[in-house]
Amino acid sequence: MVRLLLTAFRPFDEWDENSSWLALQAVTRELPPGAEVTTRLYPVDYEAVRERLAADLATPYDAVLHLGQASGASAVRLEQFALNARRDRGDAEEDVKPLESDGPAAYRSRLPLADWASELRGEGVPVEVSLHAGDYLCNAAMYWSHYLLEAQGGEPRVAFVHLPLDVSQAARAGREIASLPTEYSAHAAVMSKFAVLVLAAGRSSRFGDPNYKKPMAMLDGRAVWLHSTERFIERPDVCQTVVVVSPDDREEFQRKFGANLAFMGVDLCEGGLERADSVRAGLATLRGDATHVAVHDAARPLVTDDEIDRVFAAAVENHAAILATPVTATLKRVDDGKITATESRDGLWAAQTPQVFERALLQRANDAAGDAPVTDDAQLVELLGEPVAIVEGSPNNLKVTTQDDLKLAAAILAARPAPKPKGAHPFADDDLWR
Ligand SMILES: C[C@](O)(CO)[C@H](O)COP(=O)(O)OP(=O)(O)OC[C@H]1O[C@@H](n2ccc(N)nc2=O)[C@H](O)[C@@H]1O
Repeated sequence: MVRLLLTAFRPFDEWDENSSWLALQAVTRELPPGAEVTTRLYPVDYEAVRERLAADLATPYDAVLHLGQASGASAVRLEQFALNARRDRGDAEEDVKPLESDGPAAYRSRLPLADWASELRGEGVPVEVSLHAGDYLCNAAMYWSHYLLEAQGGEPRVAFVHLPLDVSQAARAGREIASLPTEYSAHAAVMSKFAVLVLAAGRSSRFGDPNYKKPMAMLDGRAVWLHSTERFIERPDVCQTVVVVSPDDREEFQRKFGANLAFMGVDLCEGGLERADSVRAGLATLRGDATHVAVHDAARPLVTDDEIDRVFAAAVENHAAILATPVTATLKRVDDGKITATESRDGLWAAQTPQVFERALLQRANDAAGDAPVTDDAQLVELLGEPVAIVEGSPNNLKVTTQDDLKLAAAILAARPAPKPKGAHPFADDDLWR
């Protein structure tokens, strides 16, 4: 579980509300799974803020995010530096005092503000990376969080986000002043972003259908890959979804599913012979914004929202996590049709997907992949000596390998009270894949 301290300020000056608090309330409604967020509303007073921060930061947090109002700003500002500078209201320019006499002149945020800004721009939020947080209380909050956390021996992960006025505040201002709807500002505080690679580039040699590869076979009136993909596309924490198909299939896939891809905002790329080749190709198509990457078999159409929530959360907490189920059968080693041994199933789990990793970790693991074929992505991370967390899934998240699996998948789906996808598939009944 990622622990986040999220703070906003009380109203000040002429304003009867503070846009930071409005945004904080909106943020709590669209947080990514796996975030354990402590919210605080700070008074507009230096001493009180110092005191409150000292108390709040006694609890360990993975990141601290302060929100503040920038009256008159027309864009969200991600602040790079906090200065050891303090001016009270009415103080002259030259009256700058240090916040901490033994503190450094400035702290720089360790959070990836440039990536964050490009991601927000991609979502249509006006945003800039700003040099510093000013010399007032917002700056002080950012400075003190660094100062207090460093004093505890940590590497502070602190950001300050300045937000324009909400449009409702500007409307009440009685003069022309820039503003931004709160829901845009709220986006700025949602940090973890997942890219999803849906792998559909295999040969389907065990599927035994001359017409269809299994990701394109029909399940309850829609192609299997659509089921596997649609679980991800509407999640607020997913910033990009890429379907990886074999070069042989690309043209046909584009012809048959181009409208679906466009409508769902899903990218398409060509995979390779081995699974790691397909993942490599998918990674190469990712834009700058994802912090984590989930790899999912297009052939696993039954994964649930709850399973995705849990494995995403575990990946944020542990850097790498996969869904898996404990092995329940007795395991026989067989040679030439005869049992040669009964293996212990103690501690054995059957891996599934999604398998979710910090992006840089998956990239590093994939770069290090040798020629030996590996059957899942976690194995490459394990080879680096990095731990991978297990999240218990359900056997229902089966991989369609044979025709019988497809029938079983259809039966499981029929038994679910599954809500239909929200209009994502304009040509759902079109069955041209041959
Ligand atoms: C990752 C796991 O699901 C964990 O159990 C399995 O180990 C996958 O085992 P596997 O034998 O690779 O399973 P397959 O069904 O052949 O492939 C899984 C998915 O990866 C895709 N796939 C496979 C090989 C490849 N070069 N490119 C791909 O994109 C397939 O289209 C399929 O949608």
